[in-house]
Amino acid sequence: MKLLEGKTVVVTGASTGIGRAIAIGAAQHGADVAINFARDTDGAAQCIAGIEAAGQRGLAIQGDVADPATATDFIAQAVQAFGKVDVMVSNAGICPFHSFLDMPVETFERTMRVNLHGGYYMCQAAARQMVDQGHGGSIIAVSSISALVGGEFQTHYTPTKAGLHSLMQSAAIALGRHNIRCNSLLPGTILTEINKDDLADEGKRTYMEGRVPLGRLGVPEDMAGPAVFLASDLARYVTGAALLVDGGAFVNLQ
Ligand SMILES: NC(=O)C1=CN([C@@H]2O[C@H](COP(=O)(O)OP(=O)(O)OC[C@H]3O[C@@H](n4cnc5c(N)ncnc54)[C@H](O)[C@@H]3O)[C@@H](O)[C@H]2O)C=CC1
Ligand SMILES: C[C@H](O)[C@@H]1OC(=O)[C@H](O)[C@@H]1O
Repeated sequence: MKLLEGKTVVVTGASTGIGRAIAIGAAQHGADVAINFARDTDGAAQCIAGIEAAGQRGLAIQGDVADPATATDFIAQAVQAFGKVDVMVSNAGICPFHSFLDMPVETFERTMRVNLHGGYYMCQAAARQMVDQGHGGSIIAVSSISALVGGEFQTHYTPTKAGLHSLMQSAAIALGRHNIRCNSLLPGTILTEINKDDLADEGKRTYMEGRVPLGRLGVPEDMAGPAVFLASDLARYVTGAALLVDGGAFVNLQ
């Protein structure tokens, strides 16, 4: 059964990783998909090829999510191509691992601007479009298990992920009257570019794997089903919620 037939889905940061898997997963469920990407034109083209292989229309728009103008441009171009926006997946993010006491101001501020400010602008631009359309919608912020727990080298990053979930909670209230649902997706440790260097340390990778009751780290495709669910009418009464998709890592104290 296809869950997103006739819908237009927009995904940020979709040239790689989780964003790309969600974009292609949405297309496999019948959606046309517009993607935002930062610089990786080859990756964006591969994502569009995946969308088209699923028999759907794809559109790639380049832009830095930290710039508010990127959000309005992205939504305008998606509407021009597909006529409407039904689902926003705000996924773009960075995690430049760094210790706390000597965190460079630029690293802290860039992480805030990309992850939290960028998510805010994108979700707001999509919400404005959905309100104008008048038939509801679904907004999904890719937050993280890191919204719930800390990381020694992620003091600049984890607050952005907690902030995104908080944004979804407040936006769920602000937009409920428009039947626009707002939820966050909380991935655990998923093997992507963002943590390639960190997990190149064999000891760290083995430790992280050992924390997961399901016995393996995640792959980007593990995020597609949960995102499609939140995007779809199956989740029509789900708003302000957080969906943790971590193989059970969070509950594994001992
Ligand atoms: N991989 C993991 O273990 C986890 C990842 N996440 C989140 O998932 C999201 C996707 O990350 P991954 O797929 O893992 O890594 P990734 O590095 O493959 O994907 C991040 C994407 O965001 C894009 N991006 C970065 N800065 C951007 C900007 N200024 N404007 C537009 N696009 C930009 C990148 O080009 C890339 O395509 C991120 O928000 C990340 O924080 C959350 C929990 C766990
Ligand atoms: C980049 C990290 O490996 C990844 O990001 C998250 O949000 C997860 O909690 C992991 O720490």
